[in-house]
Amino acid sequence: MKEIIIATKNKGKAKDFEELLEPMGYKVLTLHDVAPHLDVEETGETFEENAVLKAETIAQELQATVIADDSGLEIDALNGEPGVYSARYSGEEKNDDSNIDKVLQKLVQVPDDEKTARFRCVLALASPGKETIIFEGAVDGLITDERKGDNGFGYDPIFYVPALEKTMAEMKPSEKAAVSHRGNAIRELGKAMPGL
Ligand SMILES: O=P(O)(O)OP(=O)(O)OP(=O)(O)OC[C@H]1O[C@@H](n2cnc3c(O)ncnc32)[C@H](O)[C@@H]1O
Ligand SMILES: [Mg+2]
Repeated sequence: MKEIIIATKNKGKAKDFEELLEPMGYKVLTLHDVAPHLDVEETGETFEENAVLKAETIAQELQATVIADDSGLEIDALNGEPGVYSARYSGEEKNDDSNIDKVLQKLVQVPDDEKTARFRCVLALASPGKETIIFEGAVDGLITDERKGDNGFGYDPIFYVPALEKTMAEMKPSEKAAVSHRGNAIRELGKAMPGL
């Protein structure tokens, strides 16, 4: 099996990538496998800047081809928040539970039909000595009043996808892969780079 390095330490993301890439014949390796000591500070102001930063830093360190994912949730009623701050919305530490609490609390007064949102995913494919290539994916949804479902990670329990009538945390991994921002971005990458 071919191996592909995803420059992430997020285990939920890693599972999404396995669901998407294993059927295409790739074994997914993450930073936990190949470089647990490496950390990239996300100083960019956009998903694209942070994805490029993570991919190019790790590709350079490892002298290998890597894919980095920078992603997050944009809520219209909050002017696009949490956006690039999705992982650290409630403070410095990554805490899915307190991040969700903060979103729910900020939306208490907002009518249901105004709780439109989207997940966005930007992938950067970097290789030493080559130009970095960017792919994007998104999925539209609605923020719920309360958590539903136990699958997935991050904001999945409060992100409702009308087409499937489920939150992302109520979806099986294959269902999430079929509709998600990350799935859509990977499919773009697959189209542009067959046999990567
Ligand atoms: O940087 P890496 O190591 O990849 O891991 P991270 O969790 O810090 O990842 P990001 O910087 O891209 O932040 C993305 C955050 O957006 C949220 N997010 C992204 N994709 C998601 C998904 O598929 N489902 C739920 N939440 C998601 C979640 O809170 C993530 O922590
Ligand atoms: Mg991060």
